[in-house]
Amino acid sequence: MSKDYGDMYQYILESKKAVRNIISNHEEIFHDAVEYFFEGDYEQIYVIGSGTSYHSALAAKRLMEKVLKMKVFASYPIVFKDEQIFNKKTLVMGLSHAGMSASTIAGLDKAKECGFGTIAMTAERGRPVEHHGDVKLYVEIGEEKAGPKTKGYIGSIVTFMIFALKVALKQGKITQEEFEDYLNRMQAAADAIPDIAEAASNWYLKNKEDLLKCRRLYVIGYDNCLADMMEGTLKICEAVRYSVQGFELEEFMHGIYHCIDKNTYMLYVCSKGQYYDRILRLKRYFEEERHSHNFLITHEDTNNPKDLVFPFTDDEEFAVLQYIIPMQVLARKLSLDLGIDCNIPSDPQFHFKMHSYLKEG
Ligand SMILES: N[C@@H]1[C@@H](O)[C@H](O)[C@@H](COP(=O)(O)O)O[C@@H]1O
Repeated sequence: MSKDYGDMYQYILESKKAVRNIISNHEEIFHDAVEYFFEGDYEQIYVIGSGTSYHSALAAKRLMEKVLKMKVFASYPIVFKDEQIFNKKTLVMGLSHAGMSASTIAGLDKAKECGFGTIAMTAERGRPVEHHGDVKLYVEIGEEKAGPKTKGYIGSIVTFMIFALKVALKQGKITQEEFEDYLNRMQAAADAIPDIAEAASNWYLKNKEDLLKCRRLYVIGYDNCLADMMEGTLKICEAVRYSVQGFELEEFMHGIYHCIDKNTYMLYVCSKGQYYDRILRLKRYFEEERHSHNFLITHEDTNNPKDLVFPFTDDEEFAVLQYIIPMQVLARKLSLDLGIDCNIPSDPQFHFKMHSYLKEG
């Protein structure tokens, strides 16, 4: 009998419930990790993970730094492992969603060797990564069997954020009132996920014929939603299985523009904020001078069916829980119409062949 991988679209919708669950049960979920934090003396945090886990760390970093008033580095585990100079007062949070990534485990082991604090994080109980931290912190999202993680991305972001909020509250860096306000805003942002998914599905249907011809896609983003741009790029790439590249807006200007032509597809993640007008300027340039296929994800009505328009939140801190959703939906819908079941990895044995997953740890 073939393995059941569930359905990615269903998992996208379940993100709302997952966030509500983590918020409602925060006392229990974070108890051990928060207690552990106060047994140490830290001046900085490294959050390490690969793929979606890395992107969720990047998405949470800003809020973590803000409330903890402490430097937080989001890093690939292998880059962390190979770095030479560290502050001795470092806490390392290693996240592997499936709990088997050899790189995250190697990063946590290096942290232990250096005498740093270690928190092992996973969404799957009983997996090898659990044995490589001094304490465990679970991403409590329930089941997610599909290969490309969606609920896991959202659940991991809020897990990192709530951990930082709880530590900051206990340290007196934020008040109880502020803590609750953060949680309320987080929940409000996540509650909109099913509506965004519906809007994205309608947008996809309107543009399906054009999108189906795409074989080269660039995703552009910036600032508070940079992590969403990176995660969206990975998600679409994992699902449609052709070349999808993502760039930070300003970096994109430095060379990449040379390869944009009328056969190129461009997806612009236009989150509110300081670079909004600049991304529209770039879109206009490509529209007028290169005649590429351009699609905006935006809050502002453009009267253009190519654009996905939704009243995304004004909350810059939690917008990152919303702007990813259209790309998750696009990944799933487009891959289905391309005849790919992206729930199932193209080679379920790949990580074992490459030794990038450990079965035992
Ligand atoms: N294709 C998957 C990615 O989608 C995933 O994000 C990454 C990290 O996985 P984990 O968080 O389980 O360590 O591994 C795989 O390569």
